[in-house]
Amino acid sequence: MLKVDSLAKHYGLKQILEDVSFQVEQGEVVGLVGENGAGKSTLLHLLATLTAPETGSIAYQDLNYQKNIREIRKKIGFIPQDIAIWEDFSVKENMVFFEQLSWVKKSEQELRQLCQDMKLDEWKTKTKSLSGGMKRKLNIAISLIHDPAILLLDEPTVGIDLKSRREIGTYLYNLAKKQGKIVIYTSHDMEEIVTYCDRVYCIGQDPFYQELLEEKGILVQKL
Ligand SMILES: Nc1ncnc2c1ncn2[C@@H]1O[C@H](COP(=O)(O)OP(=O)(O)OP(=O)(O)O)[C@@H](O)[C@H]1O
Repeated sequence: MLKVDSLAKHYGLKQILEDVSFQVEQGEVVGLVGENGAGKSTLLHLLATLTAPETGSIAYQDLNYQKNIREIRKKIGFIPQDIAIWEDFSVKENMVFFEQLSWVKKSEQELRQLCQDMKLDEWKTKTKSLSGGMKRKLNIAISLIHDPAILLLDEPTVGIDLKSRREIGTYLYNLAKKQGKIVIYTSHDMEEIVTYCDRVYCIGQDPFYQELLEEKGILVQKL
């Protein structure tokens, strides 16, 4: 279980998150929604150990984020909003490069399988000639090389076509349901949130998303 307790974060004088508490069980897919600038990425960055809260605590199972940061980092896969891959490398070269940085060793066949599981069949193609959807899939495949227990994704389906969006959504859902991973992701696509998320958290003051989802019968908790 991932347990977030009374988190607060501000930048300068601006309070972004205040008294944020929630828990996520293994195998759950959680959606984070809210207007631009509400603090969704900030919360993901806190969960990814990329920034620290002013107050509050985060723990995964018996590992505390402050005391066990090295162990925690091994459990986390993070996919940032901007695609982070080597454009001049092929899919294979990207996978091998990141595998070499990883503490988990994978064979070329295992790396290729990770891509194929995402319906990314290109292997020797230079990444710069891939579509946006395929680059996203590669970014997700890279984040899974070390078999993280918690997958954090910042708008993984933004700007890509419906087919790729569905493939990514289904893949993330299956990662949670079949492998017991915790999947937390942000999206502005409410159909997608309704389809794939077990639970939704709404960040920010604007009640728009909360009302929209509750109209569709989705229980939304405000953070
Ligand atoms: N490193 C930083 N320094 C100062 N302010 C920041 C920093 N990172 C984010 N902010 C500010 O914090 C607020 C929340 O930003 P954040 O990116 O978390 O929002 P978001 O909900 O993810 O937005 P979007 O939907 O546009 O991605 C914004 O006002 C942003 O400008």
